[in-house]
Amino acid sequence: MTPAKKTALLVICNPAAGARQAAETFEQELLPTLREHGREPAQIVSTASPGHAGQVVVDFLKAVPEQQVDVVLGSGDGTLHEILDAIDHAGSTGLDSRFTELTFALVPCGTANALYNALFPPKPEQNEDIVANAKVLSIRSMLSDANTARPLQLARTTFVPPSTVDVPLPPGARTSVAAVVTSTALHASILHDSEALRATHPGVERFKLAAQANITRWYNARARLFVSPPAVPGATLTPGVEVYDPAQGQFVLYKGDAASADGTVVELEGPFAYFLCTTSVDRLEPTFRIAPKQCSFPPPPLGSPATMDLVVVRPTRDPSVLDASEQTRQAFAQKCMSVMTGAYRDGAHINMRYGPGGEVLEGEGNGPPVVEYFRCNGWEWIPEAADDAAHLVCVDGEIHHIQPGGKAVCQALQDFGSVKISVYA
Ligand SMILES: Nc1ncnc2c1ncn2[C@@H]1O[C@H](COP(=O)(O)OP(=O)(O)OP(=O)(O)O)[C@@H](O)[C@H]1O
Repeated sequence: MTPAKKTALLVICNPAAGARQAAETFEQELLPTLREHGREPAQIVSTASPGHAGQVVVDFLKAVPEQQVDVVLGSGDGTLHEILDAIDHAGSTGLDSRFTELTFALVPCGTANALYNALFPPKPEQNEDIVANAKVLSIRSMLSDANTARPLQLARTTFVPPSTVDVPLPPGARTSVAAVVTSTALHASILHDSEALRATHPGVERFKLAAQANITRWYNARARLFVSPPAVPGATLTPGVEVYDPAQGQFVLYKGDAASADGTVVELEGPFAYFLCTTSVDRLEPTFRIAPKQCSFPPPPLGSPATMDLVVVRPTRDPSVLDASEQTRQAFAQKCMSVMTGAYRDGAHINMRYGPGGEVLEGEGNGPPVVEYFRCNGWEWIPEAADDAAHLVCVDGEIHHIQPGGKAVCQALQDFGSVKISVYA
C-alpha cells in the first residue's frame, strides 16, 4: 500500500454531468480505490446545483491547513470551469493570500471531456480492457509516486462594457476563465443552442445537430490578436503573433498587411465563420483535433507570457465568395463542413488551401489556407452592434453575452498568481 501523501484530498462529482453515472462510479469504484491507497478524502461532495462545485473548492481552500490540495473531479469540462471561475473571482484576498497548489485528478464523466481526452488521447488499437480502464488514468497518476502533475495554461476573458471600451482591461469588469476552449462565432452558437438539446441528446450528437442549424451563419465583428511583453526581462517570448504555414509545417511570424510594424498586433476584419482558441487542449472531443499543434506541455518558462492556439475561418478568403447572399453562404457552409471533418481526421484542416475557383484542396496547391491558425497571447473581439449572434462568447461551454457596444478580451494565463493549477497526466 502506498503511504498517504501530505496533501489534502477533496472529492467532487457532478451527478448531472454526461450520462449521469458519476455518483455510481464514485461510490462503487473510485472511493474504494482511493481508500485502498491510503487516500482518505477530507471531504466528498456530490454537487447539488450549478455553481456548487466552485463554492465547495473555495471553502475547502480557505479551511484546510495544507497548501497542497488534490481534487478528484468526476464531471465534464463545465464543472472544472466553474471551479476555476470561483477561484479567480475569490482572488488572493478571498483565499487569504496563501500560496496553494491545486492539482486535479480528472474522472471523465461529462459529455465531451475535452481536457481528459487531450491528456489521455484514445489510441486506435485500444482493446476492451484499456477502454474499461480509460476513466481512471488521471487517478492512477495521482496515486503513483511519479511526478506526473502538469501545470494548466488558462485563458481569462474579460467582458468590457461600452463605457470603458477604450480601457484594455477595466477593473471590476465581468471575467470568466477557461481551461479548455474560448470561442465566438459558430462554436459559441453551437454551444448556445445545444444546451436546449441536453435532455433529449445527452451525447455529443447534440453538438452536431446544433452545428447543422448554424453552419450558414457569418458573424460580423473585428478582432485584434496580440502578444504581450514578457513579465520578466529576458524571459523567452514569441516575438510576435505567429501563423501556421502549411508549406513549412510550422508556425512563422505573421507578416500580412494586418500586422503592426513590430508584429505584436494583428487586426482581422470580418465576417467570421469560426473563431476558437485553446490553451491546454488539442481537441474538444476524443477525435476532434481542432488545434492539432497545441503544445502547452511543457508550458513556457516562468515570466514568459502563456500562449494560445487560435483557429479562425473567414469566408472572404475564399476566392469564389463575392457576396454574402444566401446562396453564397450555403456554398461556403460546405467548406466549413470540410474544415470540421478535417479536424476529425487528425487535424487535417490546417493543411487545406483554396484552389483558384475556391475549391478546397488538401496538402496541395499554394492558394490561401482555408483556416488561419494563429499562435498568440490574447485577442479582442469587437462585434458589430446589429449582429446579435456575434455577441455570444463560449467559455468552456458557458455562454456569455457581450453588451451592445462592448467587447470581449481574452488573455492566456499561466496561473492565478497565488493559486497554481495543475492536472495529473
Ligand atoms: N445536481 C446538479 N443538477 C443539475 N445540474 C448540475 C448539478 N450539479 C452540477 N450541475 C451542472 O451540470 C452542468 C454540466 O456539467 P459538466 O459540464 O461538468 O458536464 P457535461 O456538460 O456533461 O460535460 P462537458 O462539459 O465535458 O461537455 C454544469 O454546468 C453544472 O453547473
